[in-house]
Amino acid sequence: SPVASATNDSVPASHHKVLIFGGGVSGVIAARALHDKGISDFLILEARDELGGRLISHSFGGKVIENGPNWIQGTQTGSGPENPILKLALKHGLKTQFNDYFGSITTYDPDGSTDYIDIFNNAVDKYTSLVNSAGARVGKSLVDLTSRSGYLINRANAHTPQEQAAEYYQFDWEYAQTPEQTSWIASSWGNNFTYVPEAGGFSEDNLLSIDQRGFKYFLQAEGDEFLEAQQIRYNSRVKNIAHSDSQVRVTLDDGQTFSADYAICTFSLGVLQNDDVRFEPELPDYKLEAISSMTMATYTKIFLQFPKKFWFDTEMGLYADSERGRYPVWQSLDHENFFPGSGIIFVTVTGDYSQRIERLPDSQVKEEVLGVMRQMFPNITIPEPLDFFFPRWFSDPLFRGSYSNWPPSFFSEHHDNLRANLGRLYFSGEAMSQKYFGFLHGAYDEGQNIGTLVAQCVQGGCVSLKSVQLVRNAHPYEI
Ligand SMILES: Cc1cc2nc3c(=O)[nH]c(=O)nc-3n(C[C@H](O)[C@H](O)[C@H](O)COP(=O)(O)OP(=O)(O)OC[C@H]3O[C@@H](n4cnc5c(N)ncnc54)[C@H](O)[C@@H]3O)c2cc1C
Repeated sequence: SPVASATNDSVPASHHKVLIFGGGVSGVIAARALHDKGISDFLILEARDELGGRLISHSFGGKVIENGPNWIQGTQTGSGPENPILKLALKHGLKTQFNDYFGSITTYDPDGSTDYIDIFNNAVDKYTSLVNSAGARVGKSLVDLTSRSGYLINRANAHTPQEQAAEYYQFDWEYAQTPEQTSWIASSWGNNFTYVPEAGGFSEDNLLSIDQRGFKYFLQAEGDEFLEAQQIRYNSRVKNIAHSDSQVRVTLDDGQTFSADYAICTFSLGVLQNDDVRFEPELPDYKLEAISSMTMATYTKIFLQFPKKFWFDTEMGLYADSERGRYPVWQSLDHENFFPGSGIIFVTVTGDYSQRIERLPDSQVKEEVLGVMRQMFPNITIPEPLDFFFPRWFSDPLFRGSYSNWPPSFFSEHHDNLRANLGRLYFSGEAMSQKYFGFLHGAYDEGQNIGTLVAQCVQGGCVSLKSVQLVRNAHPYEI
């Protein structure tokens, strides 16, 4: 075949108006935006064998569980803005259930069930003071610091294991990194605008997908409404993206090439940070700095199935270990609202702890988790689990982590530069969303925005996104 040993000079397998790299939420919604503007000559190149991206479901213990996103985070307040993921979920009849994070929780420490709900509630107040004081800093244009500095300045630091577990639940469980690793300013609306209707967000509610077609169903069903078979290529792994004044040309790992007038790259921040995909010419310094200055955090759900439930009747459990972040947040799926009788429970770890367990064999992680359960339930002989599973997001070359997080050295100019197009090559995806980075609706919002922008390009009204060559704010030591 003329393309089997293709180099970048070879004849492309096909030429299109637009190529879309990645078939996650951003890629599919960008495709829909093109379709809505009457553009049908586009091709989605996706490495996996289905649409959905990080929406990956898994059969576990007779149920379909979610390796990745599980919640529609923020719904709608009154007639205010509606989370677009909720809208699609309702449209396609996705089965979801309200998840009561704060009102249905049992607390544990190494002595078993110990009531520290007062400490838990106090951590909610401490987090609120962190968020409000961050907002005040933004108003005064004060420099960013870490969220840990913010906690300290607010005299709201966590000391005991119980305080640390309660803080973790407020903070790391959402950001997937520690307060030390996270910007204080970024917390100013409580991790971007998602939960704040006054700022264009939705509500504080979280709906857990329990749909047995998988959470991904809402996206695949939406895709089915407008995508034609020839507009998607599955099992197509992009290795090289070359762009010039006249076109974008992409090479797959099997050597095939495709070209287009414009392209939208939706690969995760983690993929862009690694060398999984090469750019030609190499990314300019300002783009590389922007990509490198945001963090790809990792969030890991570890699933266990037992012959029958022996744990709390609440939806959530919190375990305070002497080591902060060690198997802290537990969620019962064997609950009347979710999968009653399933015997399934999962525990979540994040950040560096996620990276740590990815390096361990499953058997060791399982033993550690069971060890924690023995401490949480000292009067119960913990049976051998029927099933055990956790995904390794950080090691997965298609994702390299779970979602983006904003470190204190990240400036809004970096975000502009992250989004900025390089000529005919545009970028989209969760990390590019200034309002909702980290979330499904962030990926949606950017897909819609960038898809619409590229449609304008195709129709002759191209707009370039703003960027700056140098992000400045350093004040060198005055000696
Ligand atoms: C564990 C976890 C929990 C989460 N929880 C939630 C939650 O509850 N609620 C929420 O709103 N958000 C949550 N998120 C975040 C949410 O999943 C993302 O924001 C969203 O899915 C990102 O969509 P995207 O289209 O930007 O990127 P992706 O979904 O990553 O899409 C990019 C696509 O590119 C493909 N790809 C990558 N490399 C290549 C290559 N070289 N060639 C071809 N294709 C390639 C990938 O296979 C993927 O399909 C969670 C994420 C994870 C991992």
